[in-house]
Amino acid sequence: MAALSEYHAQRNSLIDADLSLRREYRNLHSRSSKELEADKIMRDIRALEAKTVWTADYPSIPHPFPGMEFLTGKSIIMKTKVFEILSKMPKGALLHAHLDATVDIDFLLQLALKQPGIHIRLHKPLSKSNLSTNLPEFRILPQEQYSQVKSISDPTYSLQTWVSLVNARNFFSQELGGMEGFDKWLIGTMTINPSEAYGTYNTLAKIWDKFGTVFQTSTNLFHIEPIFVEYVRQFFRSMIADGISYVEARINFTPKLMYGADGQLNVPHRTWLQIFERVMNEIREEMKQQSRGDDFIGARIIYSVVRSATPEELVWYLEDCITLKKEYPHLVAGFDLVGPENVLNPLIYYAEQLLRFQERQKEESLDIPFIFHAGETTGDGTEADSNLYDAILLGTKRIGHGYSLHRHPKLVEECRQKGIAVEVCPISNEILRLTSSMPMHPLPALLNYGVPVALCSDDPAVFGSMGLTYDFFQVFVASEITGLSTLGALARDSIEFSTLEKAEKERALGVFERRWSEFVEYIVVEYGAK
Ligand SMILES: O=c1[nH]cnc2c1ncn2[C@@H]1O[C@H](CO)[C@@H](O)[C@H]1O
Repeated sequence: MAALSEYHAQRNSLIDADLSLRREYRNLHSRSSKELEADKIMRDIRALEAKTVWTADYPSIPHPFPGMEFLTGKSIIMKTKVFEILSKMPKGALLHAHLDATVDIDFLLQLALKQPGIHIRLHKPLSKSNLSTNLPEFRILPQEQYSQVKSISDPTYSLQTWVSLVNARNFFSQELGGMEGFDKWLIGTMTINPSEAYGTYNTLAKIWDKFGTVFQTSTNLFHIEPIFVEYVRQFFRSMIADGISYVEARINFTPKLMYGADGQLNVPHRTWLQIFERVMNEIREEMKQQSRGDDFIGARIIYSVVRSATPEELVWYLEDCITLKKEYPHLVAGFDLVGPENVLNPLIYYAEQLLRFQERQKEESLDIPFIFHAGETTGDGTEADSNLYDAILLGTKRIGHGYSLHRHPKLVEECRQKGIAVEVCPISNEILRLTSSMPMHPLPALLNYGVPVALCSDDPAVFGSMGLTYDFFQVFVASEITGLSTLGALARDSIEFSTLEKAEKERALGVFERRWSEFVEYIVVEYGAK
């Protein structure tokens, strides 16, 4: 028996030693007793809901489990107390989101319908069977070109003819569902649904085919100045409503111009930045009026280009980025290349231009950090995976996704030592089929090996995962170890590893700590033993 008790003692000490290195417990000493109490409450609710909410069969969701496929499980997630509580959590900063995929598609459609001049056309005849793959094209036309054609679904519709969006909707065939069917069709072309992610396009390569068409379709609505203005406003408002207090949004600058309200393609990048800044200031003012000035620290832009550009084209964009940085130093936070890493050009393809960009910054006394997408892949040793080497060698400030990073011991060490944070996008990774569910996601490996991590939503409009609550939810329910303190650590990292200047960062962290204490207090008061 002495041997067994000895064994238990050794076992306990091994578990303690292991846990103490895990992110959840690393700062155990600095957690308040209130936070420990709130943490216990959250764990109890999670355990209870795992046995109740997540074991019940639902008519259309036969085998639910915590951390399951988001698009299938979303309706259950929204019923949980854990979700309700996390929706009140202060989230810190949102460091990885593609601006053109951040506002509810329903809202975007409402904006488009209110805007005179927006037209739609088709390149193939519409039928019940091809609704989901028949992609519409949108354009704002100059007034003299407004169309009198009434319907795009009528058999007499002549392909490629513009129809005003309002007419196309009002006269949408009853057989295809009338106005409701019209909205459903358009929303379907700009989002991913469960049968697409988990059926038709159930691999990373296949889902990118669908994902690509989503951007192809929505881009034409997004790149219209009067819509862009209201889109940016809604982006800020909805992020703030979810407890996000600062954002670094990736804007894809690949198109050199967007359309103006006059239907001309004449709005340059400079104006995009001016709009972003103006709306940001208006939102700041709006928040101050509501005595919530601290809830919105501000926003910056990560200048992004699609990685299909030729090296010569990239040079143009890099110079454009430098020009904009000089004029709006406080707005331009960094530079990135976007698009499918498995399909388009790897970083090494642009090494010469990217190194030259660093030289140019020295010449101009500027600092535009790289904040590269890298390793958004399940591949091991592929080009997308090898982007991690180049991202780190080129001095990336953070890594977007870094999904394959945990397999590279040297790179994990580099990230830890150099303080390179990883922007982890759990729901995006699952819907884009890198992982089949959250319990299989490598996030805990990164966190527990000491890599800083900021949780991010990537393309919430496409995934229907607005804000950050859904991503925090998926992380929280996918592990027995992860508790409130890990969630807090992720939120703090998002501020700590942002590009905010020292003083702004301190303010943001100070505000966060105040909001975090209020959140902890709320959990204890609302859900603690009464
Ligand atoms: O998860 C992602 N990885 C890489 N590129 C992405 C991801 N999500 C969106 N984009 C890219 O960003 C641009 C729109 O701003 C699109 O080119 C889209 O492909």
